[in-house]
Amino acid sequence: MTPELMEAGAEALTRHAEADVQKDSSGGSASFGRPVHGLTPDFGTGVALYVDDITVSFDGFKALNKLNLMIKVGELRCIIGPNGAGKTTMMDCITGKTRPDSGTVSFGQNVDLLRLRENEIAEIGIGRKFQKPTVFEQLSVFENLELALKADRRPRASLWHRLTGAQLDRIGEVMTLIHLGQQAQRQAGLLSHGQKQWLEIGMLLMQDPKLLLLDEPVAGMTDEETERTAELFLSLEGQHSLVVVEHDMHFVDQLTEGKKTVTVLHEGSVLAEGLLSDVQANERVVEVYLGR
Ligand SMILES: Nc1ncnc2c1ncn2[C@@H]1O[C@H](COP(=O)(O)OP(=O)(O)OP(=O)(O)O)[C@@H](O)[C@H]1O
Repeated sequence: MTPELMEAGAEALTRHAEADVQKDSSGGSASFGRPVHGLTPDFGTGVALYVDDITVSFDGFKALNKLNLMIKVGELRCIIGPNGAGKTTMMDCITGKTRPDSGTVSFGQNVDLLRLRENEIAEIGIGRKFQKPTVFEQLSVFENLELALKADRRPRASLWHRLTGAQLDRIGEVMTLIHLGQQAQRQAGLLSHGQKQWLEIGMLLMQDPKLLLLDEPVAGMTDEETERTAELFLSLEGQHSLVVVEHDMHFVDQLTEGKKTVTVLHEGSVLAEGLLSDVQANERVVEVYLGR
């Protein structure tokens, strides 16, 4: 992307910020970039996330039943399992949407996620992508990415906020990464389904999360888009930990490259964990999931 295009994007955003100020003079609320109780996650042991023995009951029904999961720093982990296995509930517990009845969830070795609110968990470095894309349809690709920057998003702050060279570079870098380098000024609402998904992933990346939770990211994508999404995730591996919930076994195969661990959930617990080829050969996994 050219500097002119970036400048045009920045100007367009300022216009939106001005409009926001006219609509909302209350000061609004900032959601990005604030310190979280002075806490900095300690990843010294090489572990990004510990889910330890969590149970979640809904009216006596155990959606999660003593679930354990450990994700290393920089790891790309695929989670599979039949409908109702507890995958969404597990993500809800990590992101603070649901509180487990028992067990612990830690980020690094020192941050107890169960003591933080949803927005604090996002701020401390855990990004979540839901299945449906949620981008600002009226704004351009550039503006969506700028809005997601770690900064004070109150309208007044937005109005006076000028992008630094480093921020412009980062937006350019992310646009290239998500294959939207040529679409900076395109209105997000006009993008294809796959492109919207990439844009939302780009918005998460602007906040530089340590851990990304991705729920069925390739559902509804074309084969080519799925292929490109696999390439994108593989390029993020190492710099971020990624937890990908997916039903598409071809995509899981692409992501795991025959060497990474896959976790199979069933009835709220881990049914099997290992290489995709091993879990595919596991009789119980075939019985409850793959054989259906
Ligand atoms: N708020 C709720 N109240 C009651 N039951 C719930 C609630 N949320 C989830 N459940 C139940 O908990 C179980 C686990 O649901 P969850 O959505 O976590 O599964 P999943 O593995 O994500 O399924 P899918 O692949 O269909 O998205 C299901 O039986 C579901 O009906």
